[in-house]
Amino acid sequence: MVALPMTWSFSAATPRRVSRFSGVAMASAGAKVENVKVGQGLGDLPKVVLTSVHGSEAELYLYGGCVTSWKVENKDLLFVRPDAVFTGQKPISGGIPHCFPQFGPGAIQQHGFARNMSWSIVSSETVDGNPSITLELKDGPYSRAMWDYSFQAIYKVTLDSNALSTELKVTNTDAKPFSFTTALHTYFRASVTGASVKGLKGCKTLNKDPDPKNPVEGKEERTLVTFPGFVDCVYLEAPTELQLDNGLGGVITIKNTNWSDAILWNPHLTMESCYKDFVCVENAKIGEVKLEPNESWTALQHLSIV
Ligand SMILES: O=P(O)(O)OC[C@H]1O[C@H](O)[C@H](O)[C@@H](O)[C@@H]1O
Repeated sequence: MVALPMTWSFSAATPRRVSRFSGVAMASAGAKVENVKVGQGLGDLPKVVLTSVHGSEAELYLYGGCVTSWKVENKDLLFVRPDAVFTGQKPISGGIPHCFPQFGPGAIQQHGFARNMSWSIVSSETVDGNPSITLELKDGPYSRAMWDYSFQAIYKVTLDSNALSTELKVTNTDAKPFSFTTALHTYFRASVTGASVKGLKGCKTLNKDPDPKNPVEGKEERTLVTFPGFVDCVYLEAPTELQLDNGLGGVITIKNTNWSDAILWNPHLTMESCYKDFVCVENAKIGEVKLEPNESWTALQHLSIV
């Protein structure tokens, strides 16, 4: 856990890099806009606010390395469930939680431990008024008790005028090989009755409904995949671009590099209070990634709205 000052911020119109976060308060010199601001969020958890000079904004918590908000023209395109807790004891249910080193179900806790460990800040920069922040997660006693490997995960989040990009790089820092599965469990704000996802036709599916441990194999035949009831389905070898119509007047393009699979999830009546307000479209790596010592795996996600 990083020792965090109450707030620190920095800003620049042209590239400016701040190297490894030292836990010492830093203030911007003569900045008009604070592009990257670290402060306290809900439950007093450390929160980073990214503000683009082009009007967009994003927020993320170091706990779980979880992006919880992405606003374009003051509309939040992400969704945080009303039952989300910000105690640092339970994963934040909403935004873009990490699933690592297991998507699940599997040997360790559902979706792994990266979403309930504190990430630290490595650096930040602003290019042409667009800020980015880079976080790091390393193994510790908590992760070792479940998954006895030394690893490093580097996660860069970049905000643009109409886009939010993430780059995840996992490195094996151990002396022995390891394997993992992973996902970005993105919750999009939506009207579930009007939402649809385009781009999945022809994909091989693993339907986790009704039994997540024994998914039923199939093939997606629909051009527009909708959410008429409970949905929990893995799409293998999904394309590098999907389009989500959020049913609220927005079409979000979800591009990726190296996230080979996708998952659609909506809990329907099992979460009666909120299921109508979001859909999850997750970029994932369902087949195991095996890394030898010193090897890395990198994947990019690019969300944009026109
Ligand atoms: O409630 P969570 O642990 O966040 O998981 C929520 C859901 O995430 C994914 O979409 C899985 O495919 C589901 O099987 C799971 O129920």
